[in-house]
Amino acid sequence: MASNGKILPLQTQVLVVLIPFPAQGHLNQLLHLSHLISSHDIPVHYVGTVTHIRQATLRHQNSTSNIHFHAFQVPPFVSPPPNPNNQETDFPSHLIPSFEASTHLRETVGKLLQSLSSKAKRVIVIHDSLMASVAQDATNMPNVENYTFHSTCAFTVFVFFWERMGRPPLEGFRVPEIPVFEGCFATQFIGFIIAQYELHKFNDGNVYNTSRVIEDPFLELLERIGGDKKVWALGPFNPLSIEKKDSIGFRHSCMEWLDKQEQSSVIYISFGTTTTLTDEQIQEIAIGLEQSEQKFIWVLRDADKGDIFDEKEAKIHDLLNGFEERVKGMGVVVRDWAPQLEILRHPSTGGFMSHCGWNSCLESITMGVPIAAWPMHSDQPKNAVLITEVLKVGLVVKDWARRKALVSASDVENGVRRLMETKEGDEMRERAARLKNDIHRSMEEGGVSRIEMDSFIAHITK
Ligand SMILES: O=c1ccn([C@@H]2O[C@H](COP(=O)(O)OP(=O)(O)O[C@H]3OC[C@@H](O)[C@H](O)[C@H]3O)[C@@H](O)[C@H]2O)c(=O)[nH]1
Ligand SMILES: C[C@@H](CO)CCNc1ncnc2nc[nH]c12
Repeated sequence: MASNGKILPLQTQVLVVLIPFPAQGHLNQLLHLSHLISSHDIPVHYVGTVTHIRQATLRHQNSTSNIHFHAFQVPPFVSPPPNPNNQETDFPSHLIPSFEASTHLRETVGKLLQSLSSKAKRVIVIHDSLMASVAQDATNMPNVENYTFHSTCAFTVFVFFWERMGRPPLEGFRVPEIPVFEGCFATQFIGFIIAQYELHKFNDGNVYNTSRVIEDPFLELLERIGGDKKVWALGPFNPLSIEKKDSIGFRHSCMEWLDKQEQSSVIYISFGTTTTLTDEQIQEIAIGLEQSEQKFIWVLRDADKGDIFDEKEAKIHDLLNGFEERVKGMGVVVRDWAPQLEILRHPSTGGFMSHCGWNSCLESITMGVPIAAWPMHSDQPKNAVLITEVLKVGLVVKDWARRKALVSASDVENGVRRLMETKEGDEMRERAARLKNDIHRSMEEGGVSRIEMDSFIAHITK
């Protein structure tokens, strides 16, 4: 393998092994990180189940030829369709069998680490915070270091720990009002999370996909409560510039439409890959968008299944009363995989109605687009507070206190209008643009994000 153009004997090499959690918003983050690490001439190994490796690579924009993929078999798992009518929570409980199946990766990953570490100077494992049990055998291997990757923001992780500590006062610091924990997760999944977090105490440090420019105070608070463990803010992982076409020359048709729209005139609506709306809620959004009289791109799909290649029972939602015909010219409904980064980066896009998945938040911030926040589950209610109250680059469409209520067409209309055609919305767009510039600058030579990544690379290759 080459390093600085020289061929190194294996025993002097440092290798990195990434262990993602098997859901899209986690798979893609560690795939982006693979490229960043690999650009430092460090060999990168990316591990997962057969179906999730296929998923991660299929939906990825860049070439992955420089990454060593390890697609391992796990026992078969059921892959039911999502249930939008769950009374307890909007958490995607239908994915739990795939999460549990992935815990069986422990044995094959253990063997891979044994084999790689016997030939390398050192192996650096970076595992998703929810895959600590799969990575746990790394702790006992002499030349293996084990880092935990948190797939959400520092604010949300800090608040999670701070609440568990009984909310102690923080000198010189005011924590905003925090949304209640109820409704964030399926009860059935909480034991899984606790078991994974228990294992973090054995790790060698924590990695975040965020930047000091965005969240410095919360990264410092995490450092304060984390003892001597190092906190690495290595983000944003998502690329800041993208090719107009993918590697096979395909450009999504919604981009051609976007090209023809005025600057900052289009609102992009998407709720990520883990949300399923009821038919009733879908109709309210349709009416609200139409009444708002704003240009839009709306991604309308159900949550992924545990195995996205199992297309049985996949649902295509009908929009009633000829909606799509009526809004022709005004909006586009996308039902396949949308090029989200490209859409957010496009100058015609001026706002994002989002569930506040961390990828979506970060992608929006790095592209300078403010958010109309509609959190659904997991970390999203807290992420929405960071966006709306701390960074002030977004407004609330759905308040977590009213999480069980339908969001009416007029709430949708008002949220869209406030973001797209008021002074308040313009001010958010200006703040988002400033934050974008600060982030981009921090990643250039001498910037804080660049320095932090270089320092991590120096730390693992020391
Ligand atoms: O059509 C689509 C849908 C989604 N995407 C991409 O898929 C990703 C979705 O990730 P999000 O974090 O926004 O939302 P998800 O709910 O899918 O994921 C989740 O995983 C990681 C967590 O920390 C999030 O908070 C969580 O909710 C984004 O990178 C988005 O750009 C597309 O590119 N096209
Ligand atoms: C359906 C997915 C959504 O991410 C699993 C639950 N997600 C999560 N669960 C616990 N901690 C997290 N930190 C970030 N995401 C987290």
